[in-house]
Amino acid sequence: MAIATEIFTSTSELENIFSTGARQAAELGKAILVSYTVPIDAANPIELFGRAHQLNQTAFYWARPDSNFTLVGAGSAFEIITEGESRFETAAHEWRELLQDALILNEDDVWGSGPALMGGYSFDPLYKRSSLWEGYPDGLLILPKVQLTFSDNRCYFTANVHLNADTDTWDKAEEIIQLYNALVQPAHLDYEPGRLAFEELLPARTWKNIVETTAEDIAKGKFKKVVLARAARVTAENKIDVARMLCRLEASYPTAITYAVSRGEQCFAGATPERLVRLQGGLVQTMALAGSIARGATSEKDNRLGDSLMNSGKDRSEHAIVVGMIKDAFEKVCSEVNVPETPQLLKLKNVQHLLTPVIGRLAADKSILQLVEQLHPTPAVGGLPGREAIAAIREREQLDRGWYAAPVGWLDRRFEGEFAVALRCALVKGKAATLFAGCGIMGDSNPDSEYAESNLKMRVMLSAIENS
Ligand SMILES: C=C(O[C@H]1C=CC=C(C(=O)O)[C@@H]1O)C(=O)O
Repeated sequence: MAIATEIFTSTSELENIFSTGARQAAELGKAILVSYTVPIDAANPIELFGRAHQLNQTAFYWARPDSNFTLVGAGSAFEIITEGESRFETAAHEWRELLQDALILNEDDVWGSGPALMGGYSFDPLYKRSSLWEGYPDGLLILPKVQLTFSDNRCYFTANVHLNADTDTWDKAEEIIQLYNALVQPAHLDYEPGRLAFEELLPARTWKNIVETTAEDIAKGKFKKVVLARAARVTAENKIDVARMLCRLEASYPTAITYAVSRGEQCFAGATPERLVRLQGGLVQTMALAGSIARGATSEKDNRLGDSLMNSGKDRSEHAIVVGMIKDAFEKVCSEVNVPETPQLLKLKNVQHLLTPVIGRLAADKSILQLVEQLHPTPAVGGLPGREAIAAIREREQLDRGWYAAPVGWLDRRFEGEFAVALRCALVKGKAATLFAGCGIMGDSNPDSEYAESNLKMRVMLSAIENS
């Protein structure tokens, strides 16, 4: 896709709309949201995001290459930062307030265009936060200043501003145009990352011991399943090119959701196969994804591995636990729930998983944030029983998961949208990146196999960085 260089709208056109908003704000005696959407010529979404990151702008990237949908947000017109266990409810309340009396101009109103909140949540709001995840609070939803929606080969630009009667509307309009003009400049660095040094955050032996004792506790009946994660730090010789890393992820994982959230010098990014929930037109879609095995070098070996995953008692029970939890959660809020009896194989570049898609029709008026709250953490990233498994992770794992394995996504003004589970990810800062991966531990788990499985999962980001 070519980079759009032409200005899609003039400062005076934007200023006109903003001053209508400012007059409305004066009448109401409060600040309001003004959002304006127009179709534009094609732009390159990864370049836009990469450039926003280079400019140290808060930015968001979300793409499903196989479904031709990409969302990019840059700058923040408004941020909803929430803490603790009420973080989803508080965010929904703030969004509702912001939308009240908003001036929204969006003629075509296609999915993902118009004002949208974009961001994510931490895995466990009760875990003591470390400096690693600075800038990524328990809950962060951004209403970007500049938002681009790419849907079915059409491209829409949305400008969002929060203004009051005293706002200099000309300045605001210029700020948006200048930001857009800065974003359409090329984002690639002119050097490669060079050799990567790899370092475990916790020695492999220690992690395997934790897996072993947890598996023993599961075998004794203390838990049914606990997902344990580990992290590793890679350091390159040169700065990691985030735009090239995203290109690489999309090319290698077209069926996954490629996502990124940039905060200052840091960028949290990944390509996850796991949708947490999508809500569109009252239809709710999610999936159970748990149970993993490597890919084979030949199609014969690959099929043999796939068959052994389908027939593995350990993996099928690990998977069934996730299906059960999702089904229970859906039955509470949906009138119709469809859950296939047998999982299917999801074949990714270097790993295959057991997958069960789950679909339901919402019975009552619910926001996607309520669904996210209900589903997170699924036993695919936490365990069962949920509360006990999370407590075990908190005590045993010795890892600040931050936003790893947590909800990342976006929602629109109807409270519909999509969230994924932030897996196969890394937190990048300059030359360094911290990679995260976890495995579902059952009573018969083997620590060496789980360690190897987590390496396969880390490979996603490792090769995206290596080849960036
Ligand atoms: C926790 C992760 O994967 C989950 C999703 C798919 C398969 C999984 C497994 O087989 O253990 C995990 O539950 C991760 O990628 O870090």
